[in-house]
This record gives sequence, structure tokens and C-alpha cells, in this order.
Amino acid sequence: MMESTNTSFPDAGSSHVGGRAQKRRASGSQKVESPQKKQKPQPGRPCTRSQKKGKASVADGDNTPEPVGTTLSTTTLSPPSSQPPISSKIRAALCDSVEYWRAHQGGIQSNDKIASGMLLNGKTTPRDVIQAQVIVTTVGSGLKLGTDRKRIRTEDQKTTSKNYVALKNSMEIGKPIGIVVGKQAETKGHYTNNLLSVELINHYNVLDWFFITDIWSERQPTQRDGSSYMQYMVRLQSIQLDSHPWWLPQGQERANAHAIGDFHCRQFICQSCDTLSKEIFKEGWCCLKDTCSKFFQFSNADIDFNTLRYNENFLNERKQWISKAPLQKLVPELPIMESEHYGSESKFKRGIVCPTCKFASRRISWEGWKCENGCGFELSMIPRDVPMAQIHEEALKTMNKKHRKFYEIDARIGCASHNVAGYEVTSFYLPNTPENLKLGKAKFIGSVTIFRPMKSTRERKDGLDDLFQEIQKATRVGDVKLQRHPAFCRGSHMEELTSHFSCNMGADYKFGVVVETSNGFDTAPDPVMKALSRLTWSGAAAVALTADHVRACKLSVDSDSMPGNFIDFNEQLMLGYFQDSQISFHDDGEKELGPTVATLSLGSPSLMRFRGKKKAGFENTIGSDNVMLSFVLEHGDSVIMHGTKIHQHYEHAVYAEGVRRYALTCRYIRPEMIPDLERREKAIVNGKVPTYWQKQAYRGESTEAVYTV
Ligand SMILES: O=C(O)CCC(=O)C(=O)O
Repeated sequence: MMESTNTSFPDAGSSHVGGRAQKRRASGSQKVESPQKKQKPQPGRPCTRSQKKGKASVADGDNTPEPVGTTLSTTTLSPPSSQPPISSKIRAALCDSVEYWRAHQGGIQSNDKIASGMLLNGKTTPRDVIQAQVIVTTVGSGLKLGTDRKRIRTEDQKTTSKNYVALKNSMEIGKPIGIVVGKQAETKGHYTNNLLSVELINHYNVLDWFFITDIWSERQPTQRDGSSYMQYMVRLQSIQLDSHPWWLPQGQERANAHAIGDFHCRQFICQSCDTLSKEIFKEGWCCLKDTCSKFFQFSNADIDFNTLRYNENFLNERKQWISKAPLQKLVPELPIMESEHYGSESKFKRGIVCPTCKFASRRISWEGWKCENGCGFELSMIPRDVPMAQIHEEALKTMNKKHRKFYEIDARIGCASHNVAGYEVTSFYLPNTPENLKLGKAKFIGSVTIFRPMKSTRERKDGLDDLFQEIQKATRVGDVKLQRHPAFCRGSHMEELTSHFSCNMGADYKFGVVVETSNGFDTAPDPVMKALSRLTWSGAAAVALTADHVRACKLSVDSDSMPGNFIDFNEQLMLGYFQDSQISFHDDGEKELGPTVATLSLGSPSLMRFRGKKKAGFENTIGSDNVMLSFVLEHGDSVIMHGTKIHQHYEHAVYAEGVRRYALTCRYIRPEMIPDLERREKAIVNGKVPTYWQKQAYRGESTEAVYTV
């Protein structure tokens, strides 16, 4: 299979403004004037809605402590005062393990336009700070790649920005924000982030719960190319003011730690736009309403806004966190499988936080979790067998879904139906590319045939229901070892695992995801061989049916792509799906594959979709995502794709809709296409079907005429 999704996961939303800080003067008139009354309004009109109660004066001179952590040099870094509550070397492991930051890409996690987590990879402006109780950073997003391939702002940030909306909404409801700090630089295994003066122990580290106190707009310090735009900034405050800031060096944990009421930041009403703005800068007050004509204008015309610093009162002011919902645990508890669980519900696919070393660890194995830091902690949670009654219930629910149709078929697709040896069989013929059709080439390039078993076919002894139970047992007792494998960025901090678990048997199958063969067919467990036998029969039957239909209807088909003969399979890939798992759009287009690929679905229902590839010229087809064919796969269904060009011109994806599903897919790997002689030999040996199983070959249901092939 070739996963076609983008493989790069830039750490967006956390770009670092670097380079020369060029001097730039505040623009426009430096006088803020009231439209009603001409007066010298610096620093504006004192606010009547908020009483001044701070200890520090506005003109706080130069005694403001520098924010802790402005050094970059690893030689001057201290160890953190304690261990982070959660850390991880792999981004996806942390995303999998906590609810509040599941942002595999981008810096901000939001659901329903409400932010719940934020990644800080380093300074986004020279003014950014992380102190014991306060964080100031940019809202992020909206940057574009500059000519030097680094990200740069090219226009004023808008209030429609997704990050702005999510953070603003969070501020309004007092939503707790889980803060994560990421590595900015690494030297010999030492991680640093220029917002901090401590060394980080890992790439991703959870800080604490914060809440948003302020969002405002600023004119951005001058960028590398000399430009400067308007951007939004956010200030967050620690929810629990007495919690221990592990990210500060020992002895400095109380630096900048203050109580509610100790400081108060003054606010003034702009005499031009009549809105309140806090006096956030040491250098003086300015209106922070970006639509105001006096926005970011200081009374002192000489102010260089590249060197502005935040006012002490602004940084030191503390507020009470007010929220209706109780604060959730920063470190989630280990999952518990209760009696009503099967152990493959979505929550059991989440990661865990190792209770011993606090390392976020993904669910890689079907059987449970192992600490990814290698400390030795293991949590076994082998999924229980799902009864047929549950599968039937799920099938009903799937079909009762609003707007759900069994099939959705583009008008260009050809269809044919048959009844064959205990199965209702439907074949779909996929059209050639628009360009090839225009050139008068063959009309169809492949067929997709579904074998849907009759009730008796499923329920009889040794039928498909029994096979489902046997497969469940094989995965439960470890005869088949299912694992999630790296799909993208293998071995890097951006590594992503497949959503499903898998195990390959028979010949090796090398595709984007690396799944080593665990068993040749000579040692494969019985249910695997039974599935192979069934798929060999339905694969051969589908090819024969297609050939007959093409002949009978004089269909114009590409016979190079879909030859009339069937080649026995020599490989089987078993996929195990937990609830809400999927295999995203991909093709099975490896050059060593034969033209027929057959999959048996067991357990929960799923939705299979085919779409024409854009590069093949398919556009404006039905449904979303250019989907041309979609259908529900039920327990016991087999799907046979016949035609190598299906994989050149189309992609397919499958979404599981219940608590447990297995997909057993057989292919023919052409040994002559394997250049490495050792691998070729191994493919031949491992893919050979033992005589015993050749004699047991499945031949359809004997209750009806067997379809001879
Ligand atoms: O889960 C399925 O039915 C799809 C399997 C598949 O697409 C594959 O193995 O290539």
C-alpha cells in the first residue's frame, strides 16, 4: 500500500522570529488626541472603570526584573528544578496521551473553536516570556514561507484567524490551556528552548495549566526582510499560583511569583476610538485596538518598537481563575477496562503517561502499552472477544445513520450483480481516466467486486461468524501479533503510526508502512489460512465473473490492467481496527504486485471509498474528496479489486464504524520483481501454501451450485 498523504509535519504556529532586529520608528503622529477635547492625552485618559491599586508606580523605572530565561547558550543552562509532569521524544506520543493537546500539526489544539492546549517552541518575538506564573507569546498562524524558506508574516493578522478565534473563545469562558514547551535547539541530546534558562529533558514537555488573561494586537517587531505587520499576542497566567514551576532553575522558582492584588496594570480609554487598552509597555501607553487610527502610536515619537518591553504591572498582575468546570488532571490516569468494555473502544487506543518515568507512550501493541522510554513499565490490556450480537447491533446502527446509503456510485461506473454459491455478488467497473477516454482508449480499467454472504453462509458451522471468533482468539492469545507501525517520518520526533494494527504473513510485502513478515504460510495460524482459502476462491471467482461479463456485454476494458486469468495469492496482511480507526486514502500500486487484491472484512461495519486521483485528471466527481464509489462493508463481506491500473488512477480508504474489525487482505507478490535474491527466495518459501491447505481449498457454499473457475 502506498499512503498518499503529505509526510511533512512542520511545527507550525511556533515560528521563531530571528535575524537582525532592525530599528523602526513608530509610525504616524505620536500624539493621541481626543476627538472631543484637545488635550495632551499621554498616557490617555485614566480609566474610571478600573481603580488603580498596584504597588508599583506606572513609571516603574528600570528596576523591572528581566524575564527569567533569555539565554540560548547551553553552557549557561541549569537543570530544571524538577521533572516535567509529562514529557516525550515523539510529538504524536504526547498528542495521543493527553486530551488537551492533540495537535499533531500546528501549535494550538482547538475543538469547536475553543483552544485547550498550546505548544511553545521558542520565542516568537523578542518580548515573549515564560515566567513562573505568566506566559506572553504570539497567537501564531498566518505565516508564509519567505524567500529564505523561513516563515514570515506577509500581511496583518486577522480576527478571522483560526487561532485567534479559538484563543479568544477560551479566554471568554476561562478554559484551561495545557501548555507544552518544545525543543528549539538540541546539542548532543541536550534540548533547549530560548524561552527558558533550563535544559529540557525531552523534546516535548508539559508545563502546567494556564488560562488566558489578555489578547491584544501589536505592531510586530521588524522582520528579516524589514517588514512589520499587525499581529495578535496572548498573555496566559498559571491557574494554580502555588504550583511548582519545574521549568525554572532550582532556587528561582519564586522569581516573579506574585499573589492576586499585589500588582495592578492601569488601563486608559483611547480618546480616538473610546476603547480601553492596558498600559502594557514600560515605554508608555498606546491604543491597542487595531482598527483605531491611533493604534500603536506612542506620545514619544522616538520610541523604537523593536525594543519595547512589557510593563512590570502588566506582567505581575494576577487574576483569579474563574470557570464553571472543574480543573481536569494534567496527567491523565491510566485507563481501566471495566466489565462493559471490549478493550478496543477508542479510548483504549490513546497513549498513556508512564507512572514511573512520566513518559508519554503510545498504544503500539494490540496487547497493551509499554513505556516508550524503556523504563520497563508495561500495562497489559488484551481486548476481549466481541460477540456477534454486538456486531449485528453496530451493523443496524450504521445503516440507520442519517443519509447513509449502502452504495454511492458515480454515473460513469458500470455495475453488474450475480448470485454465486451463497453470496450476493456486485461488481463495479471503474472508468479509465478522462484523458484516456477522450483519446478513445478502453472504457474500463478494473473491477471492484463485493461478495456479500447470505445469512446461512455466515452462520453455518465453520462459517464466517466462526472465523471471526477464531481470528479474535488468535489475536487475543498472541498467535497473530498485531502492532501499529510507523507510517510517516519513521524514527523522527514527528513519527506517526498507522491508525490500525497489522501483521503480515506469507511473502514479505514492502510498502510505505514497514510490516515485517512474522510467519510464512507454513506456520501461519489456522484462521489466517482459512481466510486465505476463502479469498483465493472469491478472488478467482471475481476474475472469472469479470471476464464473463466483459465477454457477454462486449465491454471495452484494458486487458493489460485486468487480465482474464487469476494468480494464486502468496501474501496476507491482517489489519486490526479499534473503534474510530481507519486506513486513509492510499493505493496498492507497488510494482511487484499482481493485478488482484482481495480483502475479507470480519466484525464491525466500515465504509470503503474510492476516489479518482487528481493527477489522473479526475475532478468534479460526486461527493466530497472526489469520491466516485463508496459502500458499506459488513461482517463477512469480501472486496476484490482486479486491475493494476485501479491503483494508478484511484485510491481507496476504509473507515471502521464499530468497536472491532479485522481486514484480511491477500495479494500476489511477483517474486521475479524482487531484486534482492535472498528476499526473493524468502518470498517464494514463505508464500507457498502447504499441501494440507491446498487440499482444504474453499469452494464456495455447497448449498448452491459452486461457481467453477
Ligand atoms: O480495511 C480494509 O478493508 C482495507 C485494507 C486495505 O485497503 C489494504 O490493506 O490495502
